[in-house]
Amino acid sequence: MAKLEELKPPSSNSDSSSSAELIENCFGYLKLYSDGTIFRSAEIKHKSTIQENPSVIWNDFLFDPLHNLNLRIYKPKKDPKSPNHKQLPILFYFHAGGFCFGERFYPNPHNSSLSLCSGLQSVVISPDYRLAPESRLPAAIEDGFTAIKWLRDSDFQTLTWLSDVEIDFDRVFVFGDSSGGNIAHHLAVRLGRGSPELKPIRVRGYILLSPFFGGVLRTKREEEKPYENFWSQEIYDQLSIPHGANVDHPLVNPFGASSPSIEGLRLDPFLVMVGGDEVMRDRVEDYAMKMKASNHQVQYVEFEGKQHGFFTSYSYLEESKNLIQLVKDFISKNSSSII
Ligand SMILES: C=C1C[C@]23C[C@H]1CC[C@H]2[C@@]12CC[C@H](O)[C@@](C)(C(=O)O1)[C@H]2[C@@H]3C(=O)O
Repeated sequence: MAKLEELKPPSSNSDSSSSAELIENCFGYLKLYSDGTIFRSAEIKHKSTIQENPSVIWNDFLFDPLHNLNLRIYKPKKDPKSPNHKQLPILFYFHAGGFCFGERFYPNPHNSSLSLCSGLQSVVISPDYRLAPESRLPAAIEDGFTAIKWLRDSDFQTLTWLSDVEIDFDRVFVFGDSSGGNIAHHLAVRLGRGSPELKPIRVRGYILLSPFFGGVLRTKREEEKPYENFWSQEIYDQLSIPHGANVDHPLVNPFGASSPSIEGLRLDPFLVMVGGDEVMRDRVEDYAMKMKASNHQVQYVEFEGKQHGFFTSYSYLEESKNLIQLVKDFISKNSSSII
């Protein structure tokens, strides 16, 4: 039985909570009661451990005082023996967790950020975002946007912690894993190519790893429901989409009947990746094909035999080098443009 961590105390003590009905139960990891009480299991946090990376330094910053949200910035440690004056790109990293779980300091997101920072020789910014069911969509997407605007508006002369690294604000990339991949898609669409509202920073590409999308019409894979990590579309239905909506909501299904057309938009390039054994493989492939068919620049890569979460769980191992190399190539290919 999972040990439960109380997030929000019941409105009155045992009376209301004992009579409160369990409305939703997400695999025991998250329980929602009729009186609004939410229990989250602390167990999910400890599924893996932090892998120290001596070549990276990190620090936390408050980026949204209104919602009390922090982000973690990672920078490669300078090697005094081989001083490198190259300007570093910036990679935003939006963590996974089905919109309901996760914070920047959980072992998997933290390990992934460390690996991306050292492997890419890039500054990595990993923002928290509001979670459902306390804050349903579009809260997470709004928070992603706020984090990017925080970078735009930051005075880096005064952000002394970063003053020892040369940052290339002209080379900003957005990486999102699972629910974070959904956030990355919506940021890309909202900002458009070259994102003039972000000047002087320039986002040049979006990297979506197993982006968490849905749709009323299930894919073959989803119907077959092969055994995998517990994620499924039901988590959207139960916990994170706006009340009264279904999984064809535009924030869940970018190609649903009521989703605004993506055709004709000018978007920055995408790298879309998925594990070959993921329940969401078909949906992600379909997304990539539809994006291409709408004339967007999309590179689609499948990692044979891999399941959901394959990168975050093993980001520090040799086998993740391929993924990091693909991201590296995508960054160098898209580091400049005629616009
Ligand atoms: C500690 C973690 C590890 C998380 C994020 C956060 C809370 C939820 C976890 C999962 C659990 C289910 C999937 O494996 C996963 C890929 C996912 O989508 O959420 C995991 C994700 C990760 O590996 O980055």
